[in-house]
Amino acid sequence: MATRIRPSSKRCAVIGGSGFLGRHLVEKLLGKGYTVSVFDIRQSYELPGVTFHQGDLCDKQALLTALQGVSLVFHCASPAPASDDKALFQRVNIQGTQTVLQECHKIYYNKDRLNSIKEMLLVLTSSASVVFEGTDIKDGREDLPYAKKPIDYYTETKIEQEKLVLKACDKENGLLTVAIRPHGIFGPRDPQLVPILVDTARRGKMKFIIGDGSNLVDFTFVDNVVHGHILAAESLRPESPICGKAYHITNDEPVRFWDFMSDILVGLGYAAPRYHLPYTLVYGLSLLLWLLSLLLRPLVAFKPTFTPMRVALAGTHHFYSCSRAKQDMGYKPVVGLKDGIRRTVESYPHLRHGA
Ligand SMILES: NC(=O)C1=CN([C@@H]2O[C@H](COP(=O)(O)OP(=O)(O)OC[C@H]3O[C@@H](n4cnc5c(N)ncnc54)[C@H](OP(=O)(O)O)[C@@H]3O)[C@@H](O)[C@H]2O)C=CC1
Ligand SMILES: CC(C)=CCC[C@@H](C)[C@H]1CC[C@H]2C3=C(CC[C@]12C)[C@@]1(C)CCC(=O)C[C@@H]1CC3
Repeated sequence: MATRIRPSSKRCAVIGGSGFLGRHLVEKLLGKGYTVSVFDIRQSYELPGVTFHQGDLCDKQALLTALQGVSLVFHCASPAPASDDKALFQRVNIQGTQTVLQECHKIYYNKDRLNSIKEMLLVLTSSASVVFEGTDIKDGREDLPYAKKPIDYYTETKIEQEKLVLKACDKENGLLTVAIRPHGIFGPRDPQLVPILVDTARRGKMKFIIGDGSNLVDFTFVDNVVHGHILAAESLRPESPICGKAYHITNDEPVRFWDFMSDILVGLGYAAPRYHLPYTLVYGLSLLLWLLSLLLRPLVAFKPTFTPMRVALAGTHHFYSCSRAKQDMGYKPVVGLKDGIRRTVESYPHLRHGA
């Protein structure tokens, strides 16, 4: 029989703790004196103070073992948006999240209540994209309705996931939940934004600006996202206004999408995009390509660079207000955008032009 571990307010679990955001979160938690149980499908590093539990989110028993002795859970596991695999997103983001909620309940209602846990706290990493339908959002607040026609399976299942977690918040039954909605996370070790950008540049496809280039977007340095998660966890009490609510966490410095891309590219020694293409033309083409890839999927597998979601992200305004987080949990970004870009560029020497 597994040994029971007594819970402590400085013990927590990070589901998805091997990933980009998860690992930054784990490192910050360790620095704040927490011990951390990481649950992930893969183990990508070792650190003192961290116990790894390798397993699939949908495996109840494996998850329960990882959550033993823990009364604070961060859930930031998800398949990468680029996978575009409907069944995988449904299984991990929806079924997997249901499993997390069930196991949190189980820990709380542990028969002999040996754990004497006052409350189980669950902080979900959602996404600001849950309200994004491919059209402009300027200073969007959390009361915007969920996207009625989500632009991809990732967004569709992130919406369901967030709804499940917020609905499960139940002060009487000791489960307190909150959802953090970051947008455009970037920083050292990010496997998506900078690598995709550099790969596109190396293939000579970063010459064009989609639209007139004036669209404002939130890019959020990873430390600020981590800060938002920890503030939420430490504010989560039955009497707190944050219970059962969603919070935008951004750098609070909207920037032109194409200026941000150019700063990263130029910082790494590549040319900035210069020529303009009409947004509707590129979006239409991306839709055609996506349909074609669906039709041909049984015969050939090809992944278009220009997916409708990517084109929409690159050509529309999408920036969000984080005044709710400022008001309810005293959130303020800890790293400015310029500094974040510099630290990010410096962390990718291997992706520099000519390296
Ligand atoms: N990056 C961004 O810009 C944004 C991210 N988010 C959200 O933040 C969270 C973290 O994202 P990010 O750090 O970028 O993503 P990563 O892919 O780097 O991290 C997610 C981690 O979860 C793991 N994982 C995937 N499936 C399972 C599973 N079935 N069981 C256990 N672990 C699993 C992944 O493993 P593997 O790599 O092997 O799949 C990976 O280690 C996600 O929920 C994402 O939706 C929200 C807004 C913006
Ligand atoms: C703000 C936000 C939600 C960013 C998300 C990160 C990624 C979705 C972007 C990171 C690199 C971007 C990128 C493009 C689209 C959006 C990203 C994948 C393009 C494919 C857009 C069209 C181009 O001209 C090339 C771009 C390469 C980089």
